[in-house]
Amino acid sequence: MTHGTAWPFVKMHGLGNDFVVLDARSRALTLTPERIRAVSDRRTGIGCDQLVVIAPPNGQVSDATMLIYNSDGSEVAACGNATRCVAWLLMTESGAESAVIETRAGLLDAESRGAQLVAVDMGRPGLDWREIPLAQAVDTLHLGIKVGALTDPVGVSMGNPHAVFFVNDAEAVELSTVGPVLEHHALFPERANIEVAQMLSSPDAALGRIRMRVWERGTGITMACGTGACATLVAAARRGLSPRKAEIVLDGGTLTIEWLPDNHVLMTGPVATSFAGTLDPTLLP
Ligand SMILES: N[C@H](CCC[C@H](N)C(=O)O)C(=O)O
Repeated sequence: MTHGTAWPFVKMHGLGNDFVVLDARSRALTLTPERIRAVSDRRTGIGCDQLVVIAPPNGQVSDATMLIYNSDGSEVAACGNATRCVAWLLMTESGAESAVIETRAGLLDAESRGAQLVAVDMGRPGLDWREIPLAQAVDTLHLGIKVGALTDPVGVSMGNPHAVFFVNDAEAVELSTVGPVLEHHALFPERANIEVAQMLSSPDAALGRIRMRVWERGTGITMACGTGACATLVAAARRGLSPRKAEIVLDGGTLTIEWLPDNHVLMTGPVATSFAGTLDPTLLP
């Protein structure tokens, strides 16, 4: 087996949702689902929720392209926490206060908001059943499915599919039991990220506050989910439960999400670097 030079990586996280970040802007990278799972494995690999690849920009409109892979090996179009981390790496490199990142879900604009705090315009939410996507034409404000005690979620796409369930006590939900069942529900032809949300503020509050836990598609329970926080705010505002700006309280900390008048969703939150290293070539040749 040819042994190329080992791949350097940076381990980062956004509120505990963690990533192995590879820079493939000047070196070709061949990923397979098996290799992604090997790197992501917390027992035998580096361990992460998602593997994130920085690739060359496509044309002149972005600073870089970001590719995102869940720990099960599936490629996905959006990851809010990783977008903040990659934006922070690019801004640190360039010295700029902003960065434009191309993703499968489109171009995302990021701005520094101070020390290791980044704001990302996550674009417009997808509210039509075809955008989520769903297997049939249903009202996305009331998806009409029920698993265990969870019922009647809101469907939202942030470039990836989300089903947001409102509950009285988010801590009481057996997410590891109902999460995988809902992730693979027949209504979600591309599976779905599953959020349980508990309102901590009243509908007329100037700033909403929502406790949210998440079962992520292709990954399982994570400490935080940026696109899930965006989907939760949009769902709560559509249901009349929250103003269009709220603090989303996740296991790993708080994200501030605002659904702007131009229909874009702005996510603001921290980034952190854990460590850097090189991958064992048996994980990724
Ligand atoms: N599991 C997600 C991708 C990662 C999203 C999450 N880590 C975030 O911060 O948005 C999906 O399959 O769509």
